[in-house]
Order: sequence, then structure tokens, then C-alpha cells
Amino acid sequence: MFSKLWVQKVTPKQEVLEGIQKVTSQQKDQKSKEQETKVRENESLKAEEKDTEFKSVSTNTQAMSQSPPCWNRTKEPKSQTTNATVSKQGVESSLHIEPASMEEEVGLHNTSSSECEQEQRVFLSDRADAQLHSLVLRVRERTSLYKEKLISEDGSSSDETPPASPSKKAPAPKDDEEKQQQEISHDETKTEEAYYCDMVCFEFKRLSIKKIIHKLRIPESIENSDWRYVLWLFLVALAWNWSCWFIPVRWAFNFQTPDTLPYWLTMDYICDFIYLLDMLVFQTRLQFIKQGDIINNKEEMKKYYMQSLKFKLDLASVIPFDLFYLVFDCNPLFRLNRLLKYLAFFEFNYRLEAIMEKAYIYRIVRTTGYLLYLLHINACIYYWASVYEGISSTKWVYNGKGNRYLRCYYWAVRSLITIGGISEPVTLFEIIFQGCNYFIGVFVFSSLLGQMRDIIGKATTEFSYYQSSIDNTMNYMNAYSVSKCVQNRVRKWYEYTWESQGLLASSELLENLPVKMQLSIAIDQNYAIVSKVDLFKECDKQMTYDMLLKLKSVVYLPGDFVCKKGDVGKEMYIIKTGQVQVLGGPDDKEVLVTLKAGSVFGEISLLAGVGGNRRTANVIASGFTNLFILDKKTLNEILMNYPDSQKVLKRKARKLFPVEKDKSKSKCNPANTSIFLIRPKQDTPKLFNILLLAVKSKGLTLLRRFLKMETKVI
Ligand SMILES: Nc1nc2c(ncn2[C@@H]2O[C@@H]3COP(=O)(O)O[C@H]3[C@H]2O)c(=O)[nH]1
Repeated sequence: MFSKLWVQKVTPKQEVLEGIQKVTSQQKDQKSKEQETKVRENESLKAEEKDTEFKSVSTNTQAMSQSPPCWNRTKEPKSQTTNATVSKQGVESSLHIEPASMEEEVGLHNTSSSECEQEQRVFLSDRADAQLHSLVLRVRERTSLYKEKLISEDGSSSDETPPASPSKKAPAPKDDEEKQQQEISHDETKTEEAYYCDMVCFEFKRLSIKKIIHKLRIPESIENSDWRYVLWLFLVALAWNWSCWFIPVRWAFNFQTPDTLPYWLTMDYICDFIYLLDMLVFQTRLQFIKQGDIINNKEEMKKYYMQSLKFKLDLASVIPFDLFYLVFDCNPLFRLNRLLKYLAFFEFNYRLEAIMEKAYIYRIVRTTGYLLYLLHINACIYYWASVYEGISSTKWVYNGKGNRYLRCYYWAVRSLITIGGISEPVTLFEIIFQGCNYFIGVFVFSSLLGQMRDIIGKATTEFSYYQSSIDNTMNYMNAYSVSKCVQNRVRKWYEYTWESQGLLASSELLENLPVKMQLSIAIDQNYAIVSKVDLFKECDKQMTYDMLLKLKSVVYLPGDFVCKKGDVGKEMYIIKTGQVQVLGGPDDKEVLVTLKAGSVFGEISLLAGVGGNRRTANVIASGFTNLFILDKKTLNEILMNYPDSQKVLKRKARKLFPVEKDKSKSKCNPANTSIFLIRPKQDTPKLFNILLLAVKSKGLTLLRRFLKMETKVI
């Protein structure tokens, strides 16, 4: 819109400028125009009239103000044609007629007496100047007025250069998105060109479908699990449910009266519109998987949908059989084909449950919905049967009292759930009807109820497992008379683990997953903690990933010993939550350091080889502490594949070990202390040396004989 108006803005400016130059030259040449004063006045008046038709003039005011005032009779060049034809005509006419009259004035000049001539010349020149000035002022006023209007309409205005057409200006698109945007902007221009109104500064915009889609930010290809798609499916499912619930009720109870028909039809056609949108916009953009690849190509997605059963059902569901309303009665059953879009409803359920945290709640709601719907349909059929037999004709049929729908629904509840208390069927029709009802009640209804029980049962499986685990453990401890103190600790462990994790054996659940998936989960859950550990910072990233897969999560209670000084180190630990205290000093009770989440400990006995793989300090959990455990065997297996990382870890473990701190204090037996990085080599026992010599000289036979002798002695 703006670009178009801008072109208009330029056109009159150029014309006026050209005109100004030409008329200026004419003014210089004028010698005998004094007699035309009256004619000029008349023409000026005409010009003013024409000027009122001057609708979309926008001009460069600066240029105008700098140019000498003059008239223009130059015709507008064809190349400057714009869409605003009428406004341009206005410009042309105003600019043509006035100069034409001017020329007439000039051309009809006759000589007279020199004095009179000079006076008239001066007079004419002044008058022409005054008129030109007034015209320039008016044009300037209008320009500023239109500028303001443009700014208020578009929110922005450019006074610099008129924008080129988007197709020329825009660079070649690099990807689909750019291409789409370019197409849309091109379409916008086209649309705006088409609907540009003759009235200056007024424009009727009609949004194209592409523009609407662009504004709604519907992507070119939609992922099935995208929440926006699930939201859309919700709308489609609502539309489907509308047909599901209301077609039978409108048909059986004849709720669709001429008075209410417009409301029913409005809702019906809103639902139809949703169906159509789903087919045209959403389903054709749905990604799919072909030979393991996710296909998001526009054409292929469309083709895939068109070839699917879904498309055929969707197409059948939108056939407008309700056009028969025009021929027959307004029977809602003509819209029964709308139910063929049932796949959308089931897809919605599936997608929603996939993204819901507590899907079982929705499952219960859905199953309850099925039960209610079954009752609803039964109520409708019962009413229809009653009308068929004649209301109140027998004891079994509806007696016509109270609210029709509610009474029939209540009857359906009693009949299907086999509560009993309903009148016995009399006629054959009634017996068949009631027989079917019992059958449905027993099989369908009871299976739905069973399904509900399963859903609730599954939802509480973990809690049941937790409860049975704790009960069994307590029973065991009671049976073996485990002390109350220990029992309490065990119970506390169960409770804390359940509260903090909501699961007892989370690692077991993941075992069935492929390694890749396990790794993804492990990275997501634990990489943030492990990556912060200084010890692993220079290590191979792949090694860290391997390690993540092998970590086991264990909960320690307050005061629990995680490591005991002198024990053989079999595991190293990373603190996930909580904190531990490293104890040392003469009586091993002094807190050397408190380690918090993200710290690692227990690595010295594993990596530095200090103290014969023995723990160099006591470590206790100072509160409830969740630790990742990595055992020595697994660590060695991992490190075998990463020799560089192994060197790094060993170097770091030695550095971390506080050699200096303890060195001064103890100069005793290296096995009992924690100060030596590399344990001093002990002398080979004498007996062993003799044996070795014997083996070397006489071979294995001698050794065997010696061993036999030893055994006999023993
Ligand atoms: N000996 C000692 N161990 C410490 C200290 N700070 C943290 N620790 C950790 O405590 C752990 C005890 O078991 P390890 O010897 O295997 O590894 C030890 C270290 O990881 C300290 O100051 N002295």
C-alpha cells in the first residue's frame, strides 16, 4: 500500500517540477500577454476547481519551495502510470487545464502602448507569482496532510526513496522459508494492488489465505508431537464430538425445530469449517517417516496424505449430504458422515497422552466419557423406540412425563448397568430391545469398567511396589530380630528414596531401552553434574559419556559412613545432592573438608595407587545424600579405551591428595598412612627367593617335590 502511495507521491512532484521549468522559460519569453488578464483570472478559478479534484497528490515540498513558481502544461509520461488511475487523472487534469489556459493567455497577447504594456507586464508577473505561490502552498499543505495520514496508517513512513517492487528488490531466496516469505510479500503486493481504492488514502485490504496462514505462523511442515498440532487436534476432536453427541439427540428427540435450526446450523458449519481447515492446512503439512527418514517435503507430505486412508475418510466426512435439507426435511442424520473423521479424535487422544505428565488421569476421563456416551446413545434409541411404539402405550416405554431426555437417560443407566427396577418388556420388539441392552451392559459396559480399574491400577503400580517392598523388608527384619535402630534406618531409607525419586528402582526401568536412549537420558539427567567435576574436565568427552551410563544412584542417610579409612577402595563417588564430610586428624574425627554437590571423592584409592588401594580418610554423609557410584572394575574398563584420560586422571588424583599436609606428621609405616603417592617397594621374602632359584635351576619338578614335602609336614 505504502509503495503504491509513494509512486503517486513522486508523480505529481516530477510533473510540477518539469512544468515549473517550462513555464519559467515561457515566462521569460512572454512579451505580449498583458491583455489576457481576465482570461487568466477565469482560468485561475478553473484551476482552483480542478485542484479540488486533486486527490492523491504528494510531492517533495522542499523541491517545490526551492523551484521558481510556475505553471506546467507538460503531459505526464506514460511510464509513470500508477494504479491510482483516478488520482493521477486528477493530477493530470489539474496540471493540464491550468497551463492550457495560461498558454492561451500567453499566446493571445497583443501589443499596445509601451507604458500600458509595462504596467500590465508587471501586474501580470506579480499576479502569476502570487497564484503559483498559493498553489505551491496548497500542494505543500496537502502533501503534509497525506504524509501524516500515511504515517498514521502504516506506522512508518519513508521519505527517502520509493521502494522497488518486492520481486526486484528481494534477493534470491536461499531456503524455503525465505521463498515462502517472498511469495507472501509478493502476494500481499498483488492483493493490495488489486484492492487499492480510488479514494485517496483509503484502502480496502482483503487478507489472502496465505497471509492468514503466515500470520498464524503455521509452519510449512508440522511435527506430530508439536503441542500446537495437538491443540489443533483438540479443536477437531471437539468438532467431531459435536456431531457424535448432537446428531443422535437431535434426531431422536427432535430438538431441531425451525426456531432452533439457525443455531444448530451455525454450529454445524463452524465444525465443517474446522474439518476443511484440517484437511487443507494441517493434514497436508504433517511430517511422516519413510524408510527411517522424516519427510518434510511439501509435495511429498501432500501426496502421502492424499494416498492415506485418513484422507479418504476425511473426504467422505465432508461430503455435504445436508444439502438434502433443501429437498427433504432437516434430518440431522444427513450429517452422519461427519463421524467418519473419528481418526482425528483417536489421534488427539494418543498425542495428548504422549505429552501429558499424568496421562492416566486423561485416560480415566476418556473412559468415563465412553460410558456416558453409551448411555446417551441408549437413551436416544429408547426414546425413539418409545415413539415408535407409542409414548405411554405400554409399561416398558417412556410415559411422556418429565424431561424427555433426562428420563430416558435414567432409564438407560438402570438398563445398561443392570441395576434393575425397570418395567418388564411386553412386546417382541421390547424384549429384543431389552435383551440387546442387557447384552451390551454385560459385555461392553463391564469391559469399560474393567479398563478403568486397570488404568487406576497401573497409575498406582509404583506406589504398590514401594509399599510391598517396605512391608516385605520389615517382615524380614522382624523375622530375623534385627535391632529397632537398624529397622528405623532402613525404613528411613525407603521413605527418603521414595520421596526424592518417586521410584525405587529407576535403573531397572531403563535397562530395556537401547544404549543410545539410555545415554540420552543419562546425559540429560547427570551430565550437568559430572561435567562440573574438576577431575574429569580434561578427559575425553566420550569417556565421560561412557561413565554416565555406568553410574549408579544410591541414597545415604545422615551419619552413614561412605568410606572408612584403611578399607579397600572399590568405588569412587560423585555427590548428586547433599554433602559429605571427610574426617581426619589424630583420632580421625576432625572434619578435614566438607564436600558438596558436584564434588568427587574416593578417587585416590582407585587412581593414585596410594596406601595399597586403601581409603586414606573416613567419609560420612552429613545429611540425606544422594551419590553416584562408579565401581573400580567399570572405571578400569572404561579407562582402558582412553589411555590419555587415564593419565590425566591419575595425575589429578595424585595432585588432589594432600601429601604435604600429612607428610610432616607421620613418618611411619607407609601402609598405615595416607601420605605416599607411590608406595615404597618391599623386599622380596627370603624363602621366596630360594624357591625362585630352585625353579630356575631344576625346574618345576623340584618345586613340586618341595611343595609335596611341605604338605606332608603340615
Ligand atoms: N586423605 C584425604 N582424603 C580426602 C581429602 N579431601 C577429600 N578426600 C577424599 O576422601 C577420600 C577417601 O577415600 P580415598 O582415599 O579413596 O579418596 C579420598 C579423597 O577422595 C583430604 O584432605 N585428605
